[in-house]
Order: sequence, then C-alpha cells, then structure tokens
Amino acid sequence: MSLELAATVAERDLDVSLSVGDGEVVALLGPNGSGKSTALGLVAGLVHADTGAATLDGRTLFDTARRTWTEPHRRGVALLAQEPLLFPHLSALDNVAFGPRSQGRSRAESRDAARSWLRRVDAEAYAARRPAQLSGGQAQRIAVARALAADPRLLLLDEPMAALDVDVAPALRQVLRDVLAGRSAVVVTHDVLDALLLADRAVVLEAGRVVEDGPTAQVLSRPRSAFAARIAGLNMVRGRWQGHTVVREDGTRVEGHPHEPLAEGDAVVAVFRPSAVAIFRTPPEGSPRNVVEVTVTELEPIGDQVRVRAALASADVTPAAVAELDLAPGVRAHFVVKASEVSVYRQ
Ligand SMILES: Nc1ncnc2c1ncn2[C@@H]1O[C@H](COP(=O)(O)OP(=O)(O)OP(=O)(O)O)[C@@H](O)[C@H]1O
Repeated sequence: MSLELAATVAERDLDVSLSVGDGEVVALLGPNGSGKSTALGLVAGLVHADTGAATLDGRTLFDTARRTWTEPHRRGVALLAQEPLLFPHLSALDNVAFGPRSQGRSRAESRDAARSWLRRVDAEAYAARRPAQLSGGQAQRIAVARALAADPRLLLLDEPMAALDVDVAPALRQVLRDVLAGRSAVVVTHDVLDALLLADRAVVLEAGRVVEDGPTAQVLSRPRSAFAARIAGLNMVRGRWQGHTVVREDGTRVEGHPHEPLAEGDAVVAVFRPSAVAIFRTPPEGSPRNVVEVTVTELEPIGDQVRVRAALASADVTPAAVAELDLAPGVRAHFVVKASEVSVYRQ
C-alpha cells in the first residue's frame, strides 16, 4: 500500500513530491496556504494536476502524460476532513455502514462491520443518534469509523483535530493513534504533538514545495526549515559554515556543535532551545559563549516562563528575570547561549 505522488498545480503554485510507504503514517506540516490540502486533494481526486502522476500500490491514480484519471471513489483513498461531514439524515451506525454497503456488502454485514468500527473508536453508545445529536468530538469519531469502514488502502486526514475543543482532542488523538498503527496514512496538522504521536515521518511544505522530509523526531529536533523550527519551538539561525562558526548574512556569528561533517561555506542552520538562552542588559565579559545584541519585539507567557522574542531568536526566562531586567518590546538586550547548547546542521 504505498503512495507515490509527484505533481504540479500551476494555479496554486504547487510542485510537490510525496511518498508514503506500506503501513507508514506521514505528517504533512506547513504554514497556512503552503499547499497541504491541495496535495491531499490531488491524491483524493478533488484537485486536478497540471503535470505529474500518482500511483497507489502501483495502480495509477492519475497521470497527466498518459491522460489517465481514476475516479475519486475508485481510488481506495478515504479523506477525513476537519469537519466530520456526516450524512445528516442517517444514524451514526448507517453513516459508518455506508462504505461497506456501497461496496456491495449486505445490509446486515455492513451494519456488523459498522458496529465493530464504532467499538474501535469508542462510539458504540452513539450508534442510533443522528449527526445533529452528536458533539463535535463524537461526530469526528463517527467520521473516523466511517472512513475506516470503507477499508481504504490510504487514509488522508486534513487537520482532524482542528475543529475540536482542546479538551476532547486528546481522546480523539488516542483513537487515531490506535487505528492508524500499521496503516498507510497522511495527516495534515499544525500540531507538533499530532506529528510526534501519530506519524513516523514528517514532510514540511513551504510555498508549495517540500522543504523537509525525514523521521518525525528528527525533523522536529533538527529542523532545517523556519516552519519546523517554529512549531518545534526551537530557535534557528541560518548562515554559512565559516571557520567553525555559523555566520549569518548580516555578519552575526553563532558558535555551535556540528552534528554532521560540514565543509567550509556550507549553508547551515544553528538550532537551540529558547530555554538555553540567557538575557543580559550589559554583555557578560570574557565568557566562551555566544552573545548577540537584539531588540526585544514581544513578550509571551508560556507555562510558568516568559518567552522573550527578538527577530533573531527567542529566550524563555522567568517572570522575575523579565521584571529585574525591565524587559519590554523595544528594549535592547543581549541574548547569550553556550556553544554547547547550539546544534549545527547542513540546511
Ligand atoms: N479552491 C481553490 N482555488 C484556487 N486556489 C486555491 C483554492 N484552495 C486553495 N487555493 C490556493 O492554493 C494554495 C495552497 O492552499 P492549500 O489550502 O492547499 O494550503 P494549506 O497548506 O492546506 O493551507 P491551510 O493550512 O490554511 O489549510 C494557496 O495559495 C491557496 O490560496
């Protein structure tokens, strides 16, 4: 059950390659408008490519060169949207039974299959209810069961938790974790936790192009794109590797530890945690640390810390430190981070 997609959609400035291995869950991450939903739409058959092709398990979903196009309902692909989109006039059970029924299974068989899927998503109790009688979280569970009951070879999930209240999201995430195990799926998400808990691999899109593709933990712990760094909550400074230092275009130098062999002049990123950054009003003398003068742009409470943002990086410090240093937007300060806290990777 493996997917291979390589296609362009000129109107949306999308030029994307994506593969999903057998039993692999891929998180598709990226800023708003980067093309995540369009990529899913290409696979599901809701969007037409200008050039390119996609195959699922060796079967062609579309191929512009050969003018081949498989109807969406014949693709073996199920798409789960942000909104559950259940049939309003059918009970939860019949919504779930719809897939097996339309594949030609008997009414009784379809209902049996639907019951067992409702059990899997912990929603048996709502079998008789109509969608209007379900909460958002309950309806989304039914939608998951409905998608899986059709026995898709590939499941596409477009921000399945986005429309849910924060307090019901964890339960659905657990259900998804359970039902996605061993399945081929693509999950579009903005949430780093979804990517970490649900996906084996993370692919990051920016402006319609794949900018990262690797094991989820690696993409999030060693981000090379600005987006992955932002969602992982890490600082990332881009530059060139010169004289064992990352040198930014504006001349700012950041020392750190290379995590792979680097050559002079390589385009690199220096990655470090906001919690590793200390703030001083006057630069500390004679320390073997990175010291960069910045202008504070924003203060944001994060847990019991305050994230102090500047254009170059962010620092997490205590509210007491904010008060003591009299930090506020517009204030000049020195961000200080030990070289041992900075990881350097090729971009
Ligand atoms: N129906 C449409 N017709 C034309 N252009 C569209 C349509 N839907 C989206 N676009 C454009 O295509 C590009 C990619 O959008 P897409 O919705 O795929 O991004 P996304 O990464 O899913 O964004 P989000 O995170 O906001 O859902 C954007 O420039 C968007 O404005």
